Amino acid sequence: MAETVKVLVPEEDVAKRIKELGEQISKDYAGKQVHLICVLKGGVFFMCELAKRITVPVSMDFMSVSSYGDGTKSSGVVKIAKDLDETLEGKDVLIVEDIIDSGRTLYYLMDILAKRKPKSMKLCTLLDKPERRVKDVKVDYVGFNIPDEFVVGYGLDYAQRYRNLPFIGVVEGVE
Ligand SMILES: O=P(O)(O)OC[C@H]1O[C@H](OP(=O)(O)OP(=O)(O)O)[C@H](O)[C@@H]1O
Ligand code: HPA
Ligand SMILES: [Mg+2]
Repeated sequence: MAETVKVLVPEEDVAKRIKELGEQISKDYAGKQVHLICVLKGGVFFMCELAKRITVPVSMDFMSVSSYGDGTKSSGVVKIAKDLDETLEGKDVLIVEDIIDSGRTLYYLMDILAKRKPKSMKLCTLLDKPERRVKDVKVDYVGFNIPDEFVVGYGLDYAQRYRNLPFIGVVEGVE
């Protein structure tokens, strides 16, 4: 069977939900500056769209953590491939992720970042797959809860492809 992508969350629904999240975050951080941390590579599309919908002052930094390699299963080994440029001390940090799946990546990452003494630290994810959780992670903002399927698009890849799809999809026809 040829590899195809079935739409799970259409582009319009993603855009609408990101706008709502931006409004909620703007209310919750009223009078503050929010320091967005993008978890590369997957978080980059969501972070750009979310940042445009936040009306309080925003600063941004980027880091890259990898545990999936090119497959569909987490190796359980989380590596920092690129660290943040700036310190977190005294900042109101909001980590922006594409997906929380097993929870391993964020469990590990939040533990490291908490040691850098942010004033506050919250987590915002576009997608959450609660059924797959292995490590307990507190998620403050969720775009969509999704079923246990391997998804692509809006930053999410399968073997590094499909990140650029403007919707969330499920790849069919792969083993
Ligand atoms: O909850 P988990 O099971 O840990 O999975 C979630 C993480 O896995 C993916 O990243 P990946 O390591 O594939 O790197 P990428 O963002 O560069 O694709 C995704 O972007 C999350 O960061
Ligand atoms: O469902 C997924 N798709 C792509 N990358 C991922 N990383 C964790 N879960 C997923
Ligand atoms: Mg990935």
